[in-house]
Amino acid sequence: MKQFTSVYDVENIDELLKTALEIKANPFAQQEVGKNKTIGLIFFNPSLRTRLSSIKAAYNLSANVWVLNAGADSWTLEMADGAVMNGDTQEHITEAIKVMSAYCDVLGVRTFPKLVDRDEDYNEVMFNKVKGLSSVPVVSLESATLHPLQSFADLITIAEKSGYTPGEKSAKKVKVVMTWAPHPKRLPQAVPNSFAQWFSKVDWVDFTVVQPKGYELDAKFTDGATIEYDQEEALKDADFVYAKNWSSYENYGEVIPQDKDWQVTMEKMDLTNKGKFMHCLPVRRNVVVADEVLDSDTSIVIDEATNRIFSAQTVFHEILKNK
Ligand SMILES: CCC[C@H](NC(C)=O)C(=O)O
Ligand SMILES: NC(=O)OP(=O)(O)O
Repeated sequence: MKQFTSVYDVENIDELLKTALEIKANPFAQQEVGKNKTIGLIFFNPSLRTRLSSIKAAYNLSANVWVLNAGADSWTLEMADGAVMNGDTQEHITEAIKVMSAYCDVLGVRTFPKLVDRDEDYNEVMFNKVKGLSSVPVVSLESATLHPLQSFADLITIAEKSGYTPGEKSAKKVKVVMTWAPHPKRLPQAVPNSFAQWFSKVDWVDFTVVQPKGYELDAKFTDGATIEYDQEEALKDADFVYAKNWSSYENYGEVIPQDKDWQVTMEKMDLTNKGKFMHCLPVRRNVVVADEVLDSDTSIVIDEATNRIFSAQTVFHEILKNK
């Protein structure tokens, strides 16, 4: 593996899933791969799970790890090429990334979208600038439009909980429904784009996206998914319900008021096939999902968050094993 920025960097999803399940079963068996190696993590935006699971994954491989909160721990960075830096910015992103990539063997980067200029975000201007400046392989810790480490962890979780074994033909497809849910802020489309990109490609899953009109995701990510607008209808017989808020792609970055309540409640989960509730976290309780769901064994969000260790550890392993 040369980099991990999207599902397209994965040669064979089933093979990678098999490796992840093997690593999870024996998490300290690959320490040769991480020995004397360093994983660098740069965050341009906040994080709990991605930060801590990536550190834990590095430790499991006996790799060293450093973390930098860009702009907070570092000098104030100038992003614009050609800038005359006689203002408040003290260091250009060019030197900063070149230096940081000299201090590690793999570079993880988180760059959220601004949600103002759709072209800028969907061309991944910031993430690709960093990737272009790095002298080592880059791993996405969530970019403007994708979150592959989260999606890979979601795949591991659904495989485990549904009893899917990589390489084996499954008798019945697993029904996975990603549902839009409300949120007081306007959030990126990265998590749902990435989830849709991965699960539209997995042949043992029957994948549906349900959202209000005006919240359709970019079709390049949902190609192959069933698109629905009636949440109750879509949830019927679901085995897994993946809830997430996202702002409008069409009316970029906007929050469109809804007359129906899209919050996931136990009443809605009762429409499913004893379905399990998933969310990448952080989650707004009693806005996105009711306490009664999160606090019941219907929810597997902690198992899902735990699998972030093994999605990261597998990706770092696959990149470092060739170095
Ligand atoms: C993992 C999720 C990160 C981010 N969530 C928030 C609250 O900004 C998002 O929705 O992309
Ligand atoms: N799910 C996830 O990536 O969480 P953080 O934003 O806390 O890293």
